[in-house]
This record gives sequence, C-alpha cells and structure tokens, in this order.
Amino acid sequence: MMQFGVIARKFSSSASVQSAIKNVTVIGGGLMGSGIAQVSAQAGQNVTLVDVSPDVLAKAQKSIGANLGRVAKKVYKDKPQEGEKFVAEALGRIKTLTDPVAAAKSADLVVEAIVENMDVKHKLFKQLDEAAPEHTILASNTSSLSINEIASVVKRKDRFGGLHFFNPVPVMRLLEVVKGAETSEATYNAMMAWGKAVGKTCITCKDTPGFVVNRLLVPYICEAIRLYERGDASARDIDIAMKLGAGYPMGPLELADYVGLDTNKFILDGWHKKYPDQPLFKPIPLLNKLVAEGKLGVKSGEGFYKYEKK
Ligand SMILES: CCCCCCC[C@H](O)CC(=O)SCCNC(=O)CCNC(=O)[C@H](O)C(C)(C)COP(=O)([O-])OP(=O)([O-])OC[C@H]1O[C@@H](n2cnc3c(N)ncnc32)[C@H](O)[C@@H]1OP(=O)([O-])[O-]
Ligand SMILES: NC(=O)c1ccc[n+]([C@@H]2O[C@H](COP(=O)([O-])OP(=O)(O)OC[C@H]3O[C@@H](n4cnc5c(N)ncnc54)[C@H](O)[C@@H]3O)[C@@H](O)[C@H]2O)c1
Repeated sequence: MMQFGVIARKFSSSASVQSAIKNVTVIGGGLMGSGIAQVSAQAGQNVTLVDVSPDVLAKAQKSIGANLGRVAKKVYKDKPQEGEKFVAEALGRIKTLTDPVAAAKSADLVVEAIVENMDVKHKLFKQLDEAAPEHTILASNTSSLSINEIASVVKRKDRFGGLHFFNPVPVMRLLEVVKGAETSEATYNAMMAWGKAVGKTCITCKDTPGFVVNRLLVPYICEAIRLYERGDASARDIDIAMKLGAGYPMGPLELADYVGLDTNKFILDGWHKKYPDQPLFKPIPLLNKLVAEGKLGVKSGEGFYKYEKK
C-alpha cells in the first residue's frame, strides 16, 4: 500500500513538469491526432499537425478550438479575457502541414496517429527516419499493433517507442508509455517526462498485445457482445449493469459504439490471426455482420444503438 502511494505520487500528472522536448510533430489529424495536438499545445509545446487531407486539418483546427474553449470556460471562468488569450495562444502554437517529411525536420518528438495498418505505418516511419534529425524520438499511438514490428523498418530503434493515448484525449488522463525491445532508457525517460508535461499520468508497459488497457478492455467488450449475441440480456441492460454495478462511465456496448465497431473488429481479427488458439480473440459473427452492414457505431449513426448524425 505504502509502495503504491509512492508510485502514484511519482507518476502523478502535472502540466508544469519540464520536458526537454519542445517541438512535437503529430501525424494524423483525426480523432486521436487532433486531441494529442491539443494537449501538447495547451502545455506550451510547438506543434506541427500533419494529415494527408487538408479538409481533415481544417476540421481538426475547428474541433481543437472548440475543445480549448471548453477548457478555458472552466479554468478561466471568472476571467473571460484570459480565457480568450489562452485559446488564441494555444491555437497559435499549432501549425498544420500535409507533408510529413517537412514536418519531421524540426521535431524533437514525432507522435504517429494515422490509420491502424502496419504497411501504411511502415511506409511513413521509413520516411520519418530518413528525414528527422538524429536526436528525434519517433513514437506510435497504435492501439493494437506491436511496437517492435512497427520499429522494424527504422534505423533508430533505440529512439522509438509507444505513446498510447485514450479517447477523448483531452479528457482521459492516462498515457501508456511502451518500451520496445530496443527502446533506450534515455528515450523512455524522455517519453515519460513529455507525457507528464502534457498533463497525463503515465504508466509503463512492455510491447505486449493491447498493452495494459486494451488487453483487458478488448476481451471485456467482446464478452459483452457475445452475451448480447446469445440473447442473455438486452444491450441497454448490459450497459446499465456495468455502469451501475461496476462503476464504468459507459457500458461496454456504448463504448464499442463510441470507439467504432470497425476498430473493435480490426483489433480482434488482428489478434485472432496472431493467436488463433486464444478463445477470447475468436471472431464474433454479430460484430462481423454489423460492420458488413456499415453499422460502425456513433460515427455512422448506428451500431448497437442509433445516433443522430452530426
Ligand atoms: C474491442 C475494443 C476496442 C477498443 C478500442 C481501443 C481504442 C483505444 O486504443 C483505447 C481507448 O481510447 S479506449 C476508450 C477509452 N475511453 C473511455 O473509456 C471513455 C469512457 N467514457 C467517459 O469517460 C465519459 O463518458 C466521457 C468523458 C467520454 C464523457 O463524459 P460524460 O460525463 O459521459 O459526458 P459529458 O458531461 O458530456 O462530459 C464530461 C466532461 O468531459 C468533457 N468532454 C467530453 N467529451 C469531450 C471531448 N471529446 N473533448 C473534450 N472534452 C470532452 C466535457 O466537456 C465534460 O467536462 P466538464 O468539466 O464536466 O464540463
Ligand atoms: N480511436 C480511438 O479510440 C483510438 C484510441 C487510441 C489509439 N488509437 C490509434 O490511433 C491511431 C489513429 O486513430 P484515429 O481514431 O485517430 O483515426 P482517424 O481515422 O480518426 O485518423 C487517422 C488520420 O490519419 C490520416 N492519415 C492516414 N494516413 C496518413 C499518412 N500517411 N500521413 C498523414 N496522415 C495520414 C487520415 O487522413 C486520418 O485523418 C490508430 O493507430 C489507432 O489505433 C485510436
């Protein structure tokens, strides 16, 4: 108990923690990348946000502005002018680019948050490894892929690791800092210090499937889907049960809709292929059916529940 207290204090988050990393490039301006760019800029980092799509970048800037406004309303509730200054300054620290190579040239740290596809990640990291300065740390926000496998294409394996954020990034306080087989102690320490500097509580994990959170969360969500598929309980009752009986903020099926049923399926299929004998990772016919029908959850307007399209 005593030891846990010490560890908890040691790793407790603080936006005032200093990090040697001042210039961060975030690649992928979608759901996760925009959140990572926001928390970095909020903490005073110079941020370059990259996406192949200028439309995504415009959308990201808009949502970051709106989310910074939410933060300002809370933090500066009696000082609206200071709140406006906070939002303007944070937004001013984010520049956008469509070229990852140009963006890597000025980075101390690159955080990749593009599609969860090994080939696409490999292609990007090869380019980044060639373009980035010697000291630059390369990191992936992958949910389910192996950090060692992603790092296999770069020369700087000692300056490569995992930085796994949670959705929604501005709200979720955890950051999993993943050590690959060849991640150096200096890289690990720099990633931990940076994570704390951007306001997250960091935990450490080896390069094991799903790290800590998803290794527990994916089987939990999958078991909930199987329970529903068997007709053991309604979707609503499964979700109410876990919210009121176990204290979760969302039930498992609501959470599956929130992260996206295609993402759920992608992770499960990838792990099933790698570990075919693990019953927890076996395909789920209902999940496959919903995805085949385009029912992907909140983003498509329907999953286990129906949503108003934004
Ligand atoms: C097979 C499985 C597959 C797994 C996939 C893995 C995916 C991945 O690798 C891991 C994950 O991320 S796993 C997923 C991990 N994620 C989870 O497990 C999430 C679980 N869910 C939750 O924690 C809560 O339901 C939410 C925080 C999402 C919403 O909270 P709520 O109470 O229901 O509703 P509320 O009252 O509206 O909001 C409360 C406060 O949050 C603020 N805010 C909200 N959205 C925001 C945004 N986008 N931006 C900024 N701010 C946002 C809002 O302003 C408010 O602030 P205030 O200070 O109170 O005014
Ligand atoms: N969604 C989640 O809940 C969540 C949580 C934690 C980690 N992750 C991981 O984060 C990563 C991104 O997930 P997301 O949900 O933000 O995806 P997303 O689809 O919202 O965003 C990905 C973005 O990357 C862009 N992109 C694709 N290829 C690119 C390239 N070569 N160069 C630059 N931009 C490129 C796309 O245009 C898109 O805007 C994935 O690896 C995912 O597993 C997701």
